[in-house]
Amino acid sequence: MPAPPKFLDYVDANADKFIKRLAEAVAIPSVSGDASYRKHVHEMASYLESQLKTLGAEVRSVPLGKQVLDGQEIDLPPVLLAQLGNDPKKKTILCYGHFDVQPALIGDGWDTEPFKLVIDDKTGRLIGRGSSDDKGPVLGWLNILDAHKDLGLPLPVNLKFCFEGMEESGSEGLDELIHAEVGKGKFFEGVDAVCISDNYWLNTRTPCLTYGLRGISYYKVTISGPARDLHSGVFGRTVHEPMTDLIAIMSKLVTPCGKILVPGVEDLVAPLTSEEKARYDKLDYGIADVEHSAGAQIALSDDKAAVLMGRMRYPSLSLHGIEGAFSAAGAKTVIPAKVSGKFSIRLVPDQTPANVDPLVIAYIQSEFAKLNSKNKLSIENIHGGKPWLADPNHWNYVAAIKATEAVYKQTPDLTREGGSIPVTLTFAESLGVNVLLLPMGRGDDGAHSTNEKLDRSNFIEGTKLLGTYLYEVADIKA
Ligand SMILES: C[C@H](N)C(=O)N[C@@H](Cc1c[nH]cn1)C(=O)O
Ligand SMILES: [Zn+2]
Ligand SMILES: [Zn+2]
Repeated sequence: MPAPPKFLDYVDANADKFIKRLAEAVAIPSVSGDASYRKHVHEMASYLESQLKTLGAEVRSVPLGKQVLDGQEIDLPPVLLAQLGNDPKKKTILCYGHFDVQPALIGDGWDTEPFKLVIDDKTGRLIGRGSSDDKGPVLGWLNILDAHKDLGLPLPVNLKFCFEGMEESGSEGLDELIHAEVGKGKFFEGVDAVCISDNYWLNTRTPCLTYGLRGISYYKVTISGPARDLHSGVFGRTVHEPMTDLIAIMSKLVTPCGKILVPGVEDLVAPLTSEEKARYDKLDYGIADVEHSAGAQIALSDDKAAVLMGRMRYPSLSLHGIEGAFSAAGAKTVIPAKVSGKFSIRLVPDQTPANVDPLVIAYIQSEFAKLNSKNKLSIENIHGGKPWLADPNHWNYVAAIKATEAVYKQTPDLTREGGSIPVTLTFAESLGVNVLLLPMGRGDDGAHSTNEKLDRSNFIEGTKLLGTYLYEVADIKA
């Protein structure tokens, strides 16, 4: 059943209202990774809860307990479990999204205030932290409820929503909640399939459906020695320096061309078949796309399939930062007393945190031992999640292909994403249903980066896409 024209017309006619709601959401700086912002993640949960209730959903805000962050014990944000419709004749679709965001400061290099949505009429861009990842897509679902409520249209399927506020920080507490809500009479009972809109097209022109995600293992390596920061003129070449040790270790993790140096880690990767290789060759993607998204001509290879496989089917190790290092302006001559290097490995089949973590820990310990340093080393695994692959021939994907063709008049690419959404695998395994990733934004949205944006057309057509997908799901023989 195609989406009714009056739904599609409503979305066009109410675009400004939807953008205003996105501006309200972006204005709440719901950064999950910084304890000082935690109250805003709670504020964002309350904002969404009240919007969902106004739009007719039954909502439960489920507390997840406490966590220790930056040395403080603080409340985890609640998970919102919401529901609309309970008609046994209709399919039930679970939609997941997250309302927390990555940190953003104007000083990071943003051209505008990150938590004020800027509507650039010339380019059609809606610029602000979380516009694409993931507030725009979450609000896409709300726009659909809004349209159906105002038009007095019944929804084509029963809807369940699971919105969390810790996705950017390891989804702490979510797996336990999901496991507790599976079973007879529990929230997730009756879910036929899952749809997640929380990634991006490969490029700026071709919509895609995504059937795979990399997993992640995130590490913090701390080296400490002196009782306090020291004067480098007084102590340089007289003591073991934590930063020197840390840089020595971090330089042994990955080559500038991306090869992971931790012994055994690359050996765990499932072999490439010629049939799989052919899939990458076919995708609508070029070196110009990666360079456009990165904003510079810095692709690791000129071979399109090699670049795509680097993102989709091989692991990567990225160095993220050093906590405790001198980073301000000026030329402070300090020897920092304690520094923590942060890096993560994006995992692919057959890697898991359980088989990769011991290799990483043993390697760092052995590299540290070679330094003959009297400093102290500690290694923490901050969070982890396994990679995920789905069956793209499932009816859930067939419905999404039809919806994409109806809205964009294009057949979508079938992609695997390099990022991680650990809950995807939890849903697939604990509910035993197919999970689909149906992205709203484009490959150049700059998620996690400065000047993150969502194109106005992607927000509006993306809302139509998610709505049309629900109609196609209702229609399809399961
Ligand atoms: C793909 C998704 N929108 C996303 O950005 N996920 C994050 C999840 C994460 C894991 N550790 C910290 N954040 C990502 O892939 O980085
Ligand atoms: Zn993200
Ligand atoms: Zn996201």
